[in-house]
Amino acid sequence: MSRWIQNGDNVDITKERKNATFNTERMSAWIHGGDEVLKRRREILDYVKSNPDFKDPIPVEFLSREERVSNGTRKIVKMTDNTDQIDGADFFGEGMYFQSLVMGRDLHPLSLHYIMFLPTLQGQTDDEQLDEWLPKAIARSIVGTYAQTELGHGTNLSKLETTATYDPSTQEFVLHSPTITAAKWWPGGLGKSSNHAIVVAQLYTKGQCKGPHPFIVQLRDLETHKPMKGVRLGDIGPKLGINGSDNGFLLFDKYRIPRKAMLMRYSKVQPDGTYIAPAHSKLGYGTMVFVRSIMIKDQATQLGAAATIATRYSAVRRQGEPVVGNGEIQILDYQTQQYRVFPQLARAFAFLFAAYEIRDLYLRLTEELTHGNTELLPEIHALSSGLKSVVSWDTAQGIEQCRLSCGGHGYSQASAFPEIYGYAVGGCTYEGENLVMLLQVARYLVKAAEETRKGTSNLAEICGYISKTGRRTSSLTSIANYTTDQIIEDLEHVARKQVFHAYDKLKKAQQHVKPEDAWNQSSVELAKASRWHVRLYLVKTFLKKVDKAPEDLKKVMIHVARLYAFDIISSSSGNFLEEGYMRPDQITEIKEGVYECLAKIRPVAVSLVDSWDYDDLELKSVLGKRDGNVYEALLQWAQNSQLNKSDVIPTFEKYLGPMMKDARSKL
Ligand SMILES: CCCCCCCCCCCCCCCCCC(=O)SCCNC(=O)CCNC(=O)[C@H](O)C(C)(C)COP(=O)(O)OP(=O)(O)OC[C@H]1O[C@@H](n2cnc3c(N)ncnc32)[C@H](O)[C@@H]1OP(=O)(O)O
Ligand SMILES: Cc1cc2nc3c(=O)[nH]c(=O)nc-3n(C[C@H](O)[C@H](O)[C@H](O)COP(=O)(O)OP(=O)(O)OC[C@H]3O[C@@H](n4cnc5c(N)ncnc54)[C@H](O)[C@@H]3O)c2cc1C
Repeated sequence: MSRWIQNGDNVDITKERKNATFNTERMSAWIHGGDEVLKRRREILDYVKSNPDFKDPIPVEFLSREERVSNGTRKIVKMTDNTDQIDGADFFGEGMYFQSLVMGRDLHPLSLHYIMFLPTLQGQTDDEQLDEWLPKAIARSIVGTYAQTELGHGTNLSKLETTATYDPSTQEFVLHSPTITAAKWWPGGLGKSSNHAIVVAQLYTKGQCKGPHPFIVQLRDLETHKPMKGVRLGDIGPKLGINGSDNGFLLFDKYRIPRKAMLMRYSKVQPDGTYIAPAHSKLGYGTMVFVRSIMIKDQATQLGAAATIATRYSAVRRQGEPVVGNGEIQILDYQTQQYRVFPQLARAFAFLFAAYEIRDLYLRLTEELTHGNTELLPEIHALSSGLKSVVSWDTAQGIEQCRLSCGGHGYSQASAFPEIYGYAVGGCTYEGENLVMLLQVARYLVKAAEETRKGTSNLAEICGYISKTGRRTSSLTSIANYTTDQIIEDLEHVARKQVFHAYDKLKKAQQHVKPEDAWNQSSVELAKASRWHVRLYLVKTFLKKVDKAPEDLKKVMIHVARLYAFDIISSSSGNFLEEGYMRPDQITEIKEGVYECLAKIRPVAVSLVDSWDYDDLELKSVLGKRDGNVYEALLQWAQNSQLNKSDVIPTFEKYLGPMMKDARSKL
C-alpha cells in the first residue's frame, strides 16, 4: 500500500478535510436548496447505486460507438422504467440529478424525448392534441425528438426549407424537403431511435408562407420500426462528445400528415385553410426558451465537476520542493494553481445560483402564459439567451483550465475532462449559437438605451442600471472596505458605458448606411454590451445570494463571490480604467483582492468542492476520486484498455515485428 494512504484515504485529502471551517453538510444543503433536497439526493443516489441495471460494463471511454449507443439505450429504458423513484414534476432538480447519475455525460437516445419533445407537446398543443399525444409520450409508447435545424440553416429559422403545404381537399399537410440543404440535421435520437418528431417546417396555406411552425410527425412504423414511406433518415456519425446519442438526418418526399398534426395552441389552420396567427409571433419558440433556461444548471454542474476534480487532484498531487529537503509540496499550494482553479469554482457557484433565478422566472412565465399574458417573454428570452451564451462559454474555458491544471493526467480520459468538455462545449452551439444569442440580447439592450435617451424609460429591473446616472469615478478606497454596493456600482458603470457605446455606434452608422449594415458594423460592440449585461447580472445574483446566507457559510462564501467579481474586474481592467473611472492604484487593489481571496479559499478548497455533493459515480473521474487514491486508480483504470488483453498484439506480428527484423538483418 502507498505511504500516502491511511484508513483507506489519501492522507493529504484527509488533512484538507480536517481544515474545514464550516460544516460541509450545511453548506451542501444551502447550495442545493435545503435539507430536504439534500436528503432526496442521497436517497436517489442510494437507489442508483443499489440497482445493478445502471452499471456500465466497463468505463464508457473504452466502449465503441455502437456499444455506447446500446449501453445508453439499455440504461435509459431501465431508468425511465423507474421514474417512480423521483418526483417527476421536479425535472430541474430530481429529474436532472437522476439522469446524470445513471446516464453520465454521453447523453442517450431519449434525451430529446424528455428535453424537447415532451415540453413541446406540453407547451404547443391545443387541448385535444394534448389529450391525444401527451399520455403516449409520457408512457413511452412513442419516442420523439425535436427536428428543427437543417443542413443549410440552424440559426436563421426564417429560411428553413422544409415545407408543410396545406391541402384542403384532403385536409392534410404535405411535408417536403425540396433541396439537400433542407435535410434536418442534428436532432438527438433521430437517427435510429425515435419513431416520432416535432418537425419545424415552413407553413404554406392558400398559397402564402406563414413562416416556421411545429408539427408532430410519425417517422417510423410502430411495429417494424422501418422508416415510413416518404421518410428517409439515419445517424450523422461520431461527434466531439455525446456519442451515446444517435443525432440524425431526415428528408421528406411529399409525405402526408393530417391537419391536426400541426400543433395548434397558438397558431391554427382551419379545415378550409384559413390561418389564425398567434398572440405573439415568437410563442412557437417556447421550447427553446425552456431548454436555454435548464441548460444553465447543467453547465454549472459540469464546471463544478471540473473544479472538484482539479481541486481534489491538486490536494493529492505533490510536485516541486521550494525548500530543498523539506519534501515536495501539494500543487494546490502554488498561487498560480489557485489562480487557475479557484475562479472556475467561483464561476460554477455563480452559474448555479443564476440557474435557480432563471428557473423561477421561467415558472412565472409559464403561469402568465396560461392567462394569455406574454409580457414577460422578451425579458426571459433576453436573459436566457444571454446566460446561455456567457455561461456555456465560460464553462468551456473553465473546464479546459481545470484540465490543464492537472498536467499530463488531465489529458487522459481517466480524468473525465475530455468527456466533460465534449459534453459541455456543445452548449456553446446548440439552442442558439452563442454570438447569435448575444446579438438577441443586444436588441433588448438597444431598446432600453433608446428609451433612456428619449427620457421615456420605464425599464424592467434587470436593465434598470441603464437609465441610472452613475458616478464619474469609482468610490473604491481600499479592498477591505469595498462593499457589495460599490462592486455592483462599478460593474454597472462599465456595463452601461458599453451599452451606450454600442448604441451610439449603431445610431451613427445608421446615418450613413442601411440599417442591416449599421447593425453588422456595430455587432462586435453590441455583443460586448450583452456580455457585460450578463456578467453584471451574474455578480449581482451571486452577491445577493451570499448576503442572505447563514453567517457561518457566508464567512466562507463571501470570498468566493468576491473572487468571482474581482476576477472579472481585474481581467478587464482596461474597461474600468477608461476615461479615468478607476485609477491604476484601484486596479492594483482589486488584483490584491483576488490574491487575498485565493489565500482565504485555499485552506477550505477541498471542503468547498465536497459541498457540491458529487458522488464518484457522478464525477466518473479517476483524478477526482473522493478518497484521493489517484495513482492506484489510474493503474487499475488502464487495465480496461482493449490493448492490454494480450501482451503481444497482432500489429506487432503484422507491421512492427517484420520492420525491426528487416532492419536488424541489414545491420
Ligand atoms: C429524464 C431526462 C432528463 C435529461 C436532462 C438533461 C438536461 C441537460 C440539458 C442539455 C441537453 C442538451 C441537448 C441538446 C438539445 C439541443 C436542441 C437544439 O439545439 S434545438 C434547435 C435550437 N435552435 C436554435 O436555438 C435556433 C436559434 N435561432 C433562433 O432562435 C432564431 O432564429 C433567432 C432568435 C436568432 C431569430 O429568430 P427570427 O424568427 O428570425 O426573429 P427575427 O429576427 O425576425 O425577430 C427577432 C425578434 O423576435 C424576438 N424573439 C426571438 N426569439 C424569441 C423568443 N424565443 N421569445 C421571445 N421573443 C423572441 C427577438 O427578441 C426580436 O424581438 P424585437 O427586437 O424585434 O422586438
Ligand atoms: C450537440 C448538438 C446537438 C443538437 N441538437 C439539436 C436537436 O436536437 N435539434 C435541432 O433541431 N438542432 C440541434 N442542434 C443544432 C443546433 O441547434 C444548431 O447547430 C445551432 O442552432 C447553430 O446553428 P448553425 O449550426 O446553423 O450555425 P450557424 O448559424 O451556421 O453558425 C456559424 C457561424 O455563423 C455565425 N452567424 C450565423 N448567423 C449569424 C448572424 N445573424 N449574425 C452574426 N453571426 C451569425 C455564428 O455566430 C457562427 O459563428 C444541435 C447541435 C449540436 C452541436
